Amino acid sequence: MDASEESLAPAVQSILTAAKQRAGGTSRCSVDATSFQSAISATEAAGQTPVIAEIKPTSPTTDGKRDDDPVALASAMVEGGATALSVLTEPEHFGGSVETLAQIRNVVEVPILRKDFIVHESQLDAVAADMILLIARFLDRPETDSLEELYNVAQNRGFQPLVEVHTRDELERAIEIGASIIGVNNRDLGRLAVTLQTFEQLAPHVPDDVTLIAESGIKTIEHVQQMRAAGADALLIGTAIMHGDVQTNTRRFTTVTDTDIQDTTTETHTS
Ligand SMILES: O=C(O)c1ccccc1NCC(=O)[C@H](O)[C@H](O)COP(=O)(O)O
Repeated sequence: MDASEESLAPAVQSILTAAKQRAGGTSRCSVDATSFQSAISATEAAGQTPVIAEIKPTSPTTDGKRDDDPVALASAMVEGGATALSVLTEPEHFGGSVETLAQIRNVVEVPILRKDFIVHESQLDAVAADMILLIARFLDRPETDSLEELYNVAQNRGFQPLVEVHTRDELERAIEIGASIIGVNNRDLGRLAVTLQTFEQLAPHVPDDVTLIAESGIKTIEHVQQMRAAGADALLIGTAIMHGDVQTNTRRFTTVTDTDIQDTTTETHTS
């Protein structure tokens, strides 16, 4: 463990340690990606709210595990109007797999984000995905690649990298390397606490030409309205969609309108 990892929650330390050791694929992977920005434009043109619905069988902050067929869940989310899907491929802490992502990508047409803790270029070879997550906090550390190099390599291979940030410093790093898709994670990976204020505080510092995503802690229609009012081009929603009927849950969020913001109060919770 390096000194900076001491500030991480034990579950996150364990995720990062596993990520550093995880092998990549056996042959070089490059992709012909479905455009995320075009998918957002199509959703907006249809008068709907762009939602990245997440297939998240379990997580360190979730009780139990959802075992139903992830391909069926993915299709139901698309039926519910999802603009894109986020598929957890981390096996040990989130119950995901790269095989599942490949199966889902074969049957749906929306862009697929590979949600994982990618810290080495070789891990890009594990599976083709339209988008990959690069978490600023986990890169430029001992035993991990540089954010800038990994971003450039991923782009050159055809992936659309989503650079995830949680602090102003991480945001500045993402802007410096020219990231065109940035996600602000409302979940602090140090304490695992969630507050939607994180997005509200960072969004004004994001250039207009960046596609901006609000991630984590979005559970209600009011939260969607709050994040849209603060500048989110799209919302990444996992837990609130995975609990119950995923098609109905997705539909509830994709049909939110930006008007009538009823509750802009912020809340802090761990979940
Ligand atoms: O969700 C967790 O418990 C978690 C724990 C440790 C590291 C990352 C974690 N989540 C990753 C995510 O970014 C979320 O899955 C995603 O943003 C969706 O969040 P939510 O809608 O709150 O499930």
